[in-house]
Amino acid sequence: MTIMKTKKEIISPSLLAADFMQIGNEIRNVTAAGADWIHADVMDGVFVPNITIGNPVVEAIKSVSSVPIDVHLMIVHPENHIQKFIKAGADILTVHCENNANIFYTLMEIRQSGISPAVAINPGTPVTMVEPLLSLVDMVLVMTVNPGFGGQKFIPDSLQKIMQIRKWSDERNLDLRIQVDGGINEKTARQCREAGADVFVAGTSIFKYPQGYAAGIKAIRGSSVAE
Ligand SMILES: O=C(CO)[C@@H](O)[C@H](O)COP(=O)(O)O
Ligand SMILES: [Fe+2]
Repeated sequence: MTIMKTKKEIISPSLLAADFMQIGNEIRNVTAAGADWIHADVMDGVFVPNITIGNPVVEAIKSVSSVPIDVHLMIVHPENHIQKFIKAGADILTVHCENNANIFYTLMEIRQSGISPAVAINPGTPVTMVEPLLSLVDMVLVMTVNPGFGGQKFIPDSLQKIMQIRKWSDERNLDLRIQVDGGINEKTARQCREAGADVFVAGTSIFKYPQGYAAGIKAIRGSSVAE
C-alpha cells in the first residue's frame, strides 16, 4: 500500500485532543504543521469506557483532509461496522485483536476493500495474540496506554511488545509498520523508535503543545534521521 511506504516515519495526530467545534480548522492547521496522517478514535462506551465519534464524523473529517485518515476502532463487534467506516473514507482501518472471534475475516474484508488493515493490541493482552495475524495487516498498533482516554501516562512495558513484533516482522520479511498510541511525546517516542516503532500517534503532545502544533510534531520527530 503506497500510503504505508511514503516516509520512513509517520506522525498521526489524534483528534481526541483537538477542538471539536473547530474540527475543520484543526485538521487544516495540524496538516500544515506537518502531520502525515490524521488519527480518528472511534469509541462505543462498551469496548472502552468512553464514547467519541462514529462514521458520520469520520466522513466529515475525510471531506476536509488532504492526508490519509487513520481510523482506530475501539468498539465491540467491529465486523458489523467496518463497511460504514470504509464508505466514510478511512484509509487505514484498525481493529483490536481482543474481542473479535472473526478477526481473520474482518482483516481480509478490509484488505479486499482496497484500504490498509491494521490490528491493535492492548497493554494487558499478550503479544502472542497478534502473532497469527501479522501476514494479514500492513500495521500493528501497540497501545501504550489503556484505551479509552487521551492524556494518560505511557506504559513502559509496551516497549517489549514493540521489540517482539519488530523481530517477527524482520524474520518473516513482512516490512510491517508499528504504530504506538497513548502518552507519546518527545521522550516516549524516542524509546518507541529505538524499540522498532515507526508510526507515532499523539493527541495531547501536539494539540496542547505550548509552542504550537509544528513544534509539537518536530519534538516527536526528535532525533530521527532526516528523510
Ligand atoms: O486511542 C487512544 C486512546 O484510547 C489515543 O489515540 C489517544 O487519543 C491518544 O491521546 P494522547 O495520549 O496522545 O493524549
Ligand atoms: Fe487511538
